[in-house]
Amino acid sequence: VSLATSIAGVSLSSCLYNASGPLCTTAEELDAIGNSEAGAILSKSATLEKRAGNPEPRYFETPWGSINSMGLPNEGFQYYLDYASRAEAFAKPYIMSISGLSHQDNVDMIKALAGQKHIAAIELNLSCPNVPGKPQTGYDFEQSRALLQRVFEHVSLPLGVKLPPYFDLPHFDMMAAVLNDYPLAFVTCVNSIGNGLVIDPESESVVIKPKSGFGGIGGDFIKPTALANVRKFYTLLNKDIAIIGCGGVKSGLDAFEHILCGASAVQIGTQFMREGTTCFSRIARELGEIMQQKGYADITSFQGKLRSLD
Ligand SMILES: C=Cc1c(C(=O)O)[nH]c(=O)[nH]c1=O
Repeated sequence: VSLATSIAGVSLSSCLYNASGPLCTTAEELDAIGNSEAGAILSKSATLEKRAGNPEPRYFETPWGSINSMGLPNEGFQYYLDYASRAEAFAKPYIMSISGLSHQDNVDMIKALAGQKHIAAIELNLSCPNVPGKPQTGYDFEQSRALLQRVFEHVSLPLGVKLPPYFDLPHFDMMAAVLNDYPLAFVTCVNSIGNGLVIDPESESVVIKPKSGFGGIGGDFIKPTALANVRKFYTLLNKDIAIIGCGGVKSGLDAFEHILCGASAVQIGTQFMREGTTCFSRIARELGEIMQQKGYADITSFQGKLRSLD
């Protein structure tokens, strides 16, 4: 069986790779992904300038997932641009995530990426829930349109967007109406569910310091929401916009479910943070075994073929 897939002409040896965020902030962390069975290397969302992020503790795991309010800590745009030539050593695409603090910052970063031959694609983050005072662009349809309008005046590399999870059906239609107006290579569904709260009943306290303990939720907690977002956008978006699944993937079966809902590739975040790079080879092996048992030779044999009950 083959787990290979291609997104906007970018070929991935495996449809499984890391979600932006966990363990992809430093060159050493990015190298570890390059040396793993991940099908691509995706960097931590970059801002123009280096950021320390929010005070710690800012990440916490429970048996059912994670909560984080990292606050966009990253080495700064130039660092991830410079890393691109180092990524060449790994026979897999290097994708840069950007999350500018303003539309202008996003446009400036995208202009600087023009013609960069070692960067396979850009993942524009519309959904960071943890920059105090900054609403998530993805929940403001006019702002999303305004930003994409400016982005597509300057972008030359394949570009996709990282979306927040949506919960109200009209919101899917409203966001799809925006996204279908632009030549996006992909959309990644979903980012963490923003502003959840995990508490410790023993100490009667929150578990992370920033934002009075509020943070983005990932892991098992969010898989049904992630699958719904993958499925909905798969049915609503132009077929040349690939859907990348993200949320609650910790096994081959979880990855299989995302692909069945319509995902062309699957990102792993919380489980990667927990397990390290072995998660890519383990989940790929498990997915391959499931495909073998079901008689599917490749991803496209079952991609999007979720049955309804009517
Ligand atoms: C880029 C910032 C993000 C962060 C963060 O750096 O706090 N956490 C998330 O769960 N999602 C994000 O998109």
